[in-house]
Amino acid sequence: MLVLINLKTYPCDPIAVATAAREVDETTTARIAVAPQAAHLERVAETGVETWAQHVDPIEHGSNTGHALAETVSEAGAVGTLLNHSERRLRLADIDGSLEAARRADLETIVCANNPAQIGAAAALGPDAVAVEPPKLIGTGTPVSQADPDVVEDAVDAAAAAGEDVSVLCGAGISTGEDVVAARELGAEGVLLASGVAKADDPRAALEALVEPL
Ligand SMILES: O=C(CO)COP(=O)(O)O
Repeated sequence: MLVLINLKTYPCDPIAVATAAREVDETTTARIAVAPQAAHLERVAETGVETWAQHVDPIEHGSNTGHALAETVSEAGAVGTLLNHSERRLRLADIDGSLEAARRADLETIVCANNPAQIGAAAALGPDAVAVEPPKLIGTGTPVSQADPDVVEDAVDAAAAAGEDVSVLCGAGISTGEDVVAARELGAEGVLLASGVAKADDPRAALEALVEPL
């Protein structure tokens, strides 16, 4: 299972979370990765943890003030990028363009979507993975795997129907090992989570508990 911790812009210490994630990663069969803010990518990658960007733009080198260039994200140490997170939504053409930029820079890609119908559309664009995250459950602590298990199973079916080899993650409200196991049982190959670790009093303990039953 991929366990990807999205730090959003939470006021946590990204280096402390990254260091804990790298150390916990060594104790588990799960693959733990961290997605910090762009300005923290390099320092997070230097901890040795698998590092992801939260976003890249559909651009090339050139006159693109304020944008995130895939090549620069890669040079900073990221190995992958989220795209179209519910808090960073893109138009369809921009998702496609950002995927192209990420591929050009050899970044792995996860396209987020709100529901199974969007998952089908996202999967058809050929990312490495898609992540279904119902916005109403994000940050609530109520896990999607429990509150809306159908959404995860339907997302797995929608991705398979798109005919591409795309793995499916789920996210929103995931904070315990039980939630991660439930996600796996629904067909997800990973989880995307944020507040359960980034806002925890002890992020290392939260991470250990997340992967303990795997
Ligand atoms: O948006 C999310 C991860 O990208 C989910 O956030 P929470 O884990 O805080 O619900």
